[in-house]
Amino acid sequence: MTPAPSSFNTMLRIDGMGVTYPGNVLALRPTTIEFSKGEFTVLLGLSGAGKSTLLRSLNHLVRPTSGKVISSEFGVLDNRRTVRQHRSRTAMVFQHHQLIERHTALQNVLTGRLAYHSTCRSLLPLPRADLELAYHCLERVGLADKAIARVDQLSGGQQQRVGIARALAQQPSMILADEPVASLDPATSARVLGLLRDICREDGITAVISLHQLEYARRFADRIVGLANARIVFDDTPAHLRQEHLNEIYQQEANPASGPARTPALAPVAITPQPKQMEIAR
Ligand SMILES: Nc1ncnc2c1ncn2[C@@H]1O[C@H](COP(=O)(O)OP(=O)(O)OP(=O)(O)O)[C@@H](O)[C@H]1O
Repeated sequence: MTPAPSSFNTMLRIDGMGVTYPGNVLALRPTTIEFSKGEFTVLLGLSGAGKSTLLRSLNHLVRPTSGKVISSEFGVLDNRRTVRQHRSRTAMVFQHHQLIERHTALQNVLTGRLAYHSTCRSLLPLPRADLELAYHCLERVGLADKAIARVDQLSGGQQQRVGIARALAQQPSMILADEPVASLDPATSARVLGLLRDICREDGITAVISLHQLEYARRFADRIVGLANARIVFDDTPAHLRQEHLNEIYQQEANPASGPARTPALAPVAITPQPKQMEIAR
């Protein structure tokens, strides 16, 4: 029998899941955690702490070596069918966009619809309803006027917004974003994260985002999960994050080669109004 997720609002439950890569690299110790519907969770931690591994195992892009992932929609991800169903409702946003640069923004967003069609059907032009949906997704990220622009002619921030529109075109219940603003300047990063957070809130999408910037985690997250040395060392709202938690998140196992780790100091967060979707700077 499929074990039911333990709370009504749970979207995804990770039960004793661990990941050890070939070569006996322990990337995630057995971990139990739940993600609730509509929650915007940021994973924080030093490089190598295990953020990407946790994030990517949530849709089995990285295969857990122990434990299980349980979707409230599809049950335990223990066979190809449930993994495929879960992936069709779980969109990914990547650091380097993973867009087809010679294609237009609209064509790229349309690829978000491919999961809904058979391989043969996807070789043909997609239905008009898909086209309208893709255009609407571009509108939501403020890029309707760039629909027929080639992606390699867009700025980094615009490309990432196309990446978000493509994720939305998948009509996901969950978005996983692996360092989505790592290659953007600070102002653009804040706009892109604000946009992503606002859309997830409006649509009730559960989001798990890995970030390096503490400031953005505190500003945008509903919940921060801090990782250090392949385990979760903090899991609470930003308001509960204290300097001692940061010391733990940014601790490093003794490694003379890497030198001392620098723990960020907990500065006050500037609470600024979030940009409205249609006011995003081009
Ligand atoms: N495919 C792989 N094969 C072997 N080891 C890996 C693989 N991917 C990651 N690792 C190792 O697993 C550990 C966790 O890596 P992971 O990428 O999850 O960390 P991270 O916190 O996301 O780091 P970053 O912030 O640099 O992306 C690291 O020691 C890393 O070297």
